Amino acid sequence: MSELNLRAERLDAADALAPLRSRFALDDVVYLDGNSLGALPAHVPDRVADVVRREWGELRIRSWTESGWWTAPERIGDRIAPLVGAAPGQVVVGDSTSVNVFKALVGAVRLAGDDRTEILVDATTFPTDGYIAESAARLTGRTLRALTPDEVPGALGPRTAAVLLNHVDYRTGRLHDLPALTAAIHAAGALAVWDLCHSAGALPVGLDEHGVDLAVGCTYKYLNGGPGSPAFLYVRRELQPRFDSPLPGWNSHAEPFGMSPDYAPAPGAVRGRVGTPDILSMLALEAALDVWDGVAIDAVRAKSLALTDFFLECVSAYTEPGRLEPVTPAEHGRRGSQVSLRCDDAGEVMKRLIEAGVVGDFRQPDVLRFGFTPLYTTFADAERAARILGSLLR
Ligand SMILES: Cc1ncc(COP(=O)(O)O)c(C=O)c1O
Ligand SMILES: Nc1c(O)cccc1C(=O)C[C@H](N)C(=O)O
Repeated sequence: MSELNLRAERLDAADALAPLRSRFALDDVVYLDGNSLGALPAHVPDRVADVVRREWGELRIRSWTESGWWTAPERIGDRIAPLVGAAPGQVVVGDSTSVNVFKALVGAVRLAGDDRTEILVDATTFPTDGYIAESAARLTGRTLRALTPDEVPGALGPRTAAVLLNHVDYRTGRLHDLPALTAAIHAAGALAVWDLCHSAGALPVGLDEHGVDLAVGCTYKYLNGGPGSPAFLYVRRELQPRFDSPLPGWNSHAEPFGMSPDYAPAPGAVRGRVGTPDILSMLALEAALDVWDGVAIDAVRAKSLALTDFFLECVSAYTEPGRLEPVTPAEHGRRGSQVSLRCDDAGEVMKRLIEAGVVGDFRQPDVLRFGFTPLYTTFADAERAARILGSLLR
């Protein structure tokens, strides 16, 4: 056994989160793609079967009240809230991330007022945010400027309405400075909208602590909610009474069953709802969140950094120098929960790696991406992935 093998064994033996892995349905594959689709928590299929057979099959329409279907979006929002540093009553679950980006960004522009005529968006963003921002700008009559998060402080001014940023860059894994950027945006009198897709469930976010205005995130990555599970929307409590949703569906009405032709928004997080919630996906997500019971996000972050440090060390030990170039910052304060490595023929290399039982993903144009989900990834996984990658590249 190599020294790195032994180290992995020791690290796993000392890992307080190691028992959590048994809460997931996993096999011998080294699964490093939880930043695209989180693994299945083992108890979720039974819960989904119960929702389908009993709640839908037997209780039918009664389940909207008796099984708590109607209030699921805000109830599940309150389960996610502590993981992103939000007090209860500010997070609601529903719709896709893209739809919530639209609600949050248009809502932010409306909150900013008519004299603020420009929206700033992260030029390196996951594409959907950029597309939605472009449409939001056209619809609200604002101009849109795309620039890197580093350029944001220098671009802020009295015309800035809102800034849409990613907490962790999906391609590079770089963690952006949410507290400092939010403070700079506020100093310019603008609103900060954060996309937390790659940080929710991976690291502490501190939404309330840092005064974030609005935020969105998906639940199918580090929150393991399942393919297409509904996203979440955070609207800071003080802004809720003035939050004017661009999608004011009947589920966000103060009295939805009043069936009034006039719209009157509900108070609180409910104002972020739109139409009938996707109950099957939503209740699968709710069950999936049980794996977080008793888990502190700080402990998850500590393990994430230890795993990614160890993986990087193994990669450099097992790979010929110059073959791979780490793209993810080495500095802990700037690293999310993934490691991205630039590599010639990255698409082909990832294909062969997956065939060899190590699942990461390839991102254009030349990035091998490995996501580390501390709830179920082991140090032995990290060592094995790096060893197989090194042997494929030789
Ligand atoms: C940063 C970011 N935003 C948004 C999305 C996706 O949005 P949606 O859930 O609407 O597909 C992803 C990944 O798919 C993402 O990585
Ligand atoms: N949402 C996804 C999907 O529906 C299919 C495949 C991948 C995804 C992803 O989440 C991709 C992911 N946001 C990324 O960072 O690349």
